[in-house]
Amino acid sequence: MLITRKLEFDAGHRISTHNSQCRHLHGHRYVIEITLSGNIISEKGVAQQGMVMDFSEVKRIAKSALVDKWDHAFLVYSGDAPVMEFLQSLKDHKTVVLDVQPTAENLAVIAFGILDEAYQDIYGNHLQLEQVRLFETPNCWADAIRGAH
Ligand SMILES: Nc1nc2c(c(=O)[nH]1)N=C([C@H](O)[C@H](O)COP(=O)(O)OP(=O)(O)OP(=O)(O)O)CN2
Ligand SMILES: [Zn+2]
Repeated sequence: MLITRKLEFDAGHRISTHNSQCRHLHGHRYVIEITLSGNIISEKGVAQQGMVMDFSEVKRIAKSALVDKWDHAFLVYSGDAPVMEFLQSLKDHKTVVLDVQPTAENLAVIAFGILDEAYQDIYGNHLQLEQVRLFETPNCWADAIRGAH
């Protein structure tokens, strides 16, 4: 069985090597869709009966591991020297430094790695992360899929 939980966050970025408008500082309302696989819990009387994982628990884990860290942050490539220098000059600025360009593809792969650690098979129903879909705009998204990125 697959279940998917959607969350949203705002973040700034730029793609410093881009040959068009994406090299300018700008932001997005990112949408992340987290897909988990697992067996439906059949144990009678437990709070998770009939579920793979409670959607509220999927959300709580995603916020704690990733979304609250990226929300209202600037996602910057460590190789983007001028923007790194600028952000470091701002006191207490919420900055997330990445070792790759903050494209939708790279963000999806990074998010997958973080969330894969965060979702554990705590109910013994073989719960695991299968896919992270990251929308950069309503028209543009990237999928990081287990075993295929
Ligand atoms: N393969 C990728 N291509 C692009 C990425 C990316 O992450 N991966 N990112 C960008 C820009 O950051 C930009 O945010 C996307 O802009 P754009 O193509 O203009 O997307 P829109 O949905 O805003 O475009 P509409 O024309 O309004 O549909 C660029 N490329
Ligand atoms: Zn962008």
